[in-house]
Amino acid sequence: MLHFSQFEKSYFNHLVLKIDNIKIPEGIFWIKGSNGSGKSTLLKAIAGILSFEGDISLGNIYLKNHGVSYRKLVNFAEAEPLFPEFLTGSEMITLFAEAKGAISGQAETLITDMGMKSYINNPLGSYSSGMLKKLSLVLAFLGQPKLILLDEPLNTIDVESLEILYRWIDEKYQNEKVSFLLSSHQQLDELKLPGLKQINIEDKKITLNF
Ligand SMILES: Nc1ncnc2c1ncn2[C@@H]1O[C@H](COP(=O)(O)OP(=O)(O)OP(=O)(O)O)[C@@H](O)[C@H]1O
Repeated sequence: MLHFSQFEKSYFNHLVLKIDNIKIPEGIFWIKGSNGSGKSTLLKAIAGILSFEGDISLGNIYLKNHGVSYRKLVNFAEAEPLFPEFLTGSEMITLFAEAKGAISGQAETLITDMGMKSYINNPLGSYSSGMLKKLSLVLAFLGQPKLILLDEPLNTIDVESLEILYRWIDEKYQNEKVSFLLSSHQQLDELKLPGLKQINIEDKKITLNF
């Protein structure tokens, strides 16, 4: 599904990650690594929002050569999302839904599932950190991605929302074969995510633990 070739990421000549040639199959993956090991760097590179050496492809669509098509297939929710404070939640969702080619009604279902209807028309400056996190999760599920990247998705969301998130991930994978890379410091519930596999980041390398 996802192929790294001669991938290297450095910040100011300081190497953070080096992945010579690794293929990650379809599935749901938990990316584990200590603080500063490079989990967010990896997800941002795969999302196409960070420069790096080498290339990443999804099937035969290469990030560097087919940037627009690639980014349509990969959705990303940041660990600590930042949004323009003057926009409302629904304005942000409309923007993303258009960019990602979401079908009509998709956003409404996600908003209802996450219990966001009562505040979705309020400006984002008034949202709590959990409300912003839920918005970023809704945005990551819009459109028809093949791969969804969720950086620390469990942070700040309440137990009810977490149950919904587990259901969304499981259904997307079972019904549409959408793959997931999830970074988390907290234990993910393997009963709610059947088939969950691990990828470890250590010593600037990734190891597939399956
Ligand atoms: N913009 C940046 N400029 C310079 N160095 C950076 C930058 N972003 C990350 N780094 C460095 O890259 C390394 C990996 O950082 P990254 O945020 O990817 O780690 P992480 O595994 O997500 O950490 P955490 O678990 O603490 O969130 C760290 O050594 C960090 O200091």
